Amino acid sequence: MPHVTYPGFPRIGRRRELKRALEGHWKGNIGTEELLDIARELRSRHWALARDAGADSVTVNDFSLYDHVLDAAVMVDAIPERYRPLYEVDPLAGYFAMARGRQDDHIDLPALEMTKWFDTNYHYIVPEVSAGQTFAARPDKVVREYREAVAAGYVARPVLLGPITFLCLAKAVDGSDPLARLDALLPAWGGVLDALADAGAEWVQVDEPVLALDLDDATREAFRLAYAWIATRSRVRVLVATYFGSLDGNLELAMSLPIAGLHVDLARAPEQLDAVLDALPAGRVLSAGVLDGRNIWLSDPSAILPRVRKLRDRLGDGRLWLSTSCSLLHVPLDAGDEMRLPGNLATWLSFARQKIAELRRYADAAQGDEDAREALARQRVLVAGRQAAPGVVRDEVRKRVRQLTAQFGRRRSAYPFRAAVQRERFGLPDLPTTTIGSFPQTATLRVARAAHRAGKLDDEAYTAVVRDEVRRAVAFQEEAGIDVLVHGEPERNDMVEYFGEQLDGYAFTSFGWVQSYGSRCVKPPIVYGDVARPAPMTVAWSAFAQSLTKKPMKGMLTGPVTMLQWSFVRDDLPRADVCRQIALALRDEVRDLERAGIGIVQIDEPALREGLPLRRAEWNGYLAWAVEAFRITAGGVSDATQVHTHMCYSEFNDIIEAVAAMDADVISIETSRSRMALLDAFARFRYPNGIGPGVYDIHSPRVPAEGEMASLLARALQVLRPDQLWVNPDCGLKTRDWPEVAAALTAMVAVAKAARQRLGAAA
Ligand SMILES: Nc1nc2c(c(=O)[nH]1)N[C@@H](CNc1ccc(C(=O)N[C@@H](CCC(=O)N[C@@H](CCC(=O)N[C@@H](CCC(=O)O)C(=O)O)C(=O)O)C(=O)O)cc1)CN2
Ligand code: MET
Ligand SMILES: [Zn+2]
Repeated sequence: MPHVTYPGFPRIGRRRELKRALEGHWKGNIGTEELLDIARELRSRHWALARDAGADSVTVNDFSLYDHVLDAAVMVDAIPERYRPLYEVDPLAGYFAMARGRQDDHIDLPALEMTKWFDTNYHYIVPEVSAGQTFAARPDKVVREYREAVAAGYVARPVLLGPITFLCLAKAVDGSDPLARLDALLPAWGGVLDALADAGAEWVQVDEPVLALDLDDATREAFRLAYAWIATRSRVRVLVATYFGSLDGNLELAMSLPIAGLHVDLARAPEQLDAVLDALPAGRVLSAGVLDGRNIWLSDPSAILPRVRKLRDRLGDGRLWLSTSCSLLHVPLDAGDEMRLPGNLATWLSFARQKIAELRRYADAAQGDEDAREALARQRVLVAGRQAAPGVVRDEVRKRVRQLTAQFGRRRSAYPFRAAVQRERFGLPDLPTTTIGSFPQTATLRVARAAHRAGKLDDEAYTAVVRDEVRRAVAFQEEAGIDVLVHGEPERNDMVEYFGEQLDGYAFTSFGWVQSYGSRCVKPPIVYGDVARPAPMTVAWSAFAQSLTKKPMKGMLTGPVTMLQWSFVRDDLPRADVCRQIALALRDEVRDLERAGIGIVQIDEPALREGLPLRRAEWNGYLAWAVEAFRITAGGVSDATQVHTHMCYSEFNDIIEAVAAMDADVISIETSRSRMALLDAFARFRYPNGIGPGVYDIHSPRVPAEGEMASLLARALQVLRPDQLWVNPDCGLKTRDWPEVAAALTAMVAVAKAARQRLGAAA
């Protein structure tokens, strides 16, 4: 029978136990031992869950206390010097300092940079290397976890982030080429493999997702070198795992590596099945990622079973592993927990646990097991039934999308004219200050929302709590002297889920948590049907907030591409079409805000860059419909209405033209952790419209010094026109606490005022 396994498992816990333990630990309420106990308990529970669902082997070292890329850096001792003193005395404190920064009486350490993991909503900590970088094996974590699994009776496979992907993701602080450090890195790697071999590991999974990207010759050569080196000296069997796309031009390279097994993604790239089977060297194991690790739909046996049969016919049982396309990190744990979904939706879903059970079913059915075959026959009927279910296809929504014309995406006048009209209307100073939307989500607020949801707090009482938060945010901003205000988003659990809850065609889960970074999780809503807006979603809150102040109040919406990217999207309609449906619903909201007197509307698109296909050949197709969707959303308002957008974690160099084509009047972007490096693209391109490069890293609890913000602003002023520059934080403030926010924003306003004065004096 084919071997059933998976490339990695969610780690946050069924009820986000890891999140609570981490946050308790950071607050000082949970000691190191207790935190490590909880982590161990979670690993053991998750292995049991995978085994009970039908996995023949489990993964080890996919667990992490914060991030698996940071773990990979620590594993080879790539710990930047500034964290080392702390790391030597207290490894856990040093680890968290790299992840989140640390500020106390003795230490003031910013966090390492954080960025998106390929095209997912997961964020990793960017490893730092330099030309003189040395490495050493620190195998203790992976070996300890391997021994844990073996002691508990599992067939366990350690997972390591591959050396080439590690170096490709790393950033050289001195501008050198990280790949040039490969020779130095490999001996440390060898040390880890030796330690695993000594501990008894047979297979080691080495993740090389960059094999799904376009690679240059140097990187391909590095692959050959690294795996030849590993093959000559390791005593373990190496399974190289690729995922998030097709091997495409790297197929030959992957096949030529001297490894014992290869994992391929057959969910995103089912078309590579034949090519992979034809090219697979004799004797090599194929781990076939037949089920989608990135989405939550129960698979269609009419599509999957023939593939499984073909795989088995060609490879026999001994060389075939059945797996999900990628780590299950990107889906929630158990659809069986969902009791409140509409209609038959719950029966259409497959989360981590169900995916493994599905794999078992396919393996058993391919083997001829009657029960499994019958179960798959029932599954086929279930999946086919989706099309006819209520709300899945709505004629009026389809018609509206069909009738879209270029006119929908056009503002009335070009930017320079709009800018003049808006300058007149708002009379803002140079370097206007603003924030990105959310203010701290206080414990009171979250407890009230939980009680409201549970039916223990009525609408009126809940609304009163939220109104108080809006009042507090507005009062603070006036006091601090901020120029363009926000209402603070206290009514939102999350910027995507909140809208998903109000739009038709969307459903939301009760426990469908997915890790975004560290202890932070999201509950992506599910687009299962055609999307429409039954009623205004934000107008009442924005209008209430505007009634509290004479300063302009910025309306706040999540854009169509981000709504798509951060949801689980139906698999029976092209993404571009789903995106257009969402754009039309949001366009109506923008116009309603304008009608209610809101003069500035921000349409957040933090996920626009993330949605960019991994292969360049597909970029233009994506960017065309993504930009169009934004423009449809923004295009219905007058010249005097100022449209903002916001993006974070984005590498803009490659897509600056598309960003400009969005034609937002103002864009705010995340730049502070990279010390404004992201501005290069805007400067080189002579980006014409308003731009607010973040001067305050909100992902760390650390309060930036005035001097730091002033120096970031000065750098921005070197490359941008003063009349186009805005002053704002990197992103929303919902993850922060009020005291930090108050201190940081007060300092930010002071920095802007000082810079304004200097500009005035220079003029
Ligand atoms: N979808 C999405 N993706 C994103 C971002 C984003 O904001 N949203 N931002 C970027 C960074 N990623 C982030 C992801 C999550 C969070 C975040 O703060 N998440 C919250 C959860 C948000 C949420 O849904 N909150 C709910 C549920 C809160 C909750 O846990 N309630 C308790 C009860 C109250 C309590 O005891 O606190 C419970 O249900 O048990 C609410 O406020 O209603 C968290 O992990 O803490 C921040 C940034 C990129 N990707
Ligand atoms: N308006 C949103 C906020 O401030 C934008 C966040 S982008 C991840 O939270
Ligand atoms: Zn943001």
